[in-house]
Amino acid sequence: MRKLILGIGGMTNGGKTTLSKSLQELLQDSCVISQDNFFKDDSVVPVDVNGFKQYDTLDALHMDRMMADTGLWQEDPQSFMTSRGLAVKSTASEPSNMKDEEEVIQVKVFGQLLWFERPLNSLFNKRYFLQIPYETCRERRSSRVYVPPDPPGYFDGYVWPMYLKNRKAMEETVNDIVFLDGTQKREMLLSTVLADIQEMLMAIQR
Ligand SMILES: Nc1ncnc2c1ncn2[C@@H]1O[C@H](COP(=O)(O)OP(=O)(O)OP(=O)(O)O)[C@@H](O)[C@H]1O
Ligand SMILES: NC(=O)c1ccc[n+]([C@@H]2O[C@H](CO)[C@@H](O)[C@H]2O)c1
Repeated sequence: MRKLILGIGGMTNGGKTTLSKSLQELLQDSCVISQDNFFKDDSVVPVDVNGFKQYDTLDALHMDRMMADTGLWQEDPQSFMTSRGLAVKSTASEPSNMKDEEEVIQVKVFGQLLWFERPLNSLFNKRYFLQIPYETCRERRSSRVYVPPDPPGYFDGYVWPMYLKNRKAMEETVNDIVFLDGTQKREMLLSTVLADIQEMLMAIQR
């Protein structure tokens, strides 16, 4: 069985969810593990000196649980996907010696703070980072409603400074990041990543 694991990171509203969902829809036997599903309860997320909830740090996330899910997928992708109601190409009728050649199982893990959890970061075949300019980010974020919603001043007082801080740390510690321009058309981003996937699969086959 060939397995591919892509890390789709990027700034808030860079387009991680959109890209990951499109990939999942297009690629057979693929699934997505999203950091958004691992936020801690609001009651335990601390506030900073300005009274802003500190959602854009690893402390706000159950990274241990995210890592555990990724581990389950790695151990047995088919069981993992079946347990989450995702279709897996049936291989039951194939002779076991054919299975390994034909199956390709892919997972995309995405989130803003993906690169700082070392065991997780080391798993990726490819690491992407979707970036967009300040104005685009501010505009896109203003049209979103998070739970809880962003309070007034949150973008400039917390989200953007945290992005700059996290980005600096990422550049200092993580190698091999492929930067994607999140202002490109959705189809363009999708075809870039699909082409990379083709290339990686060829490399695994060789
Ligand atoms: N390539 C694109 N061009 C224009 N708009 C886009 C593009 N990709 C995503 N969007 C829009 O930007 C907004 C944010 O997209 P998305 O939810 O995918 O971002 P995200 O990186 O997952 O954000 P967050 O981390 O804050 O949850 C959505 O309104 C989405 O429709
Ligand atoms: N998913 C959540 O619980 C949650 C709550 C409050 C804010 N956020 C924001 O989501 C973005 C990542 O998707 C981050 O920038 C958080 O600020 C998420």
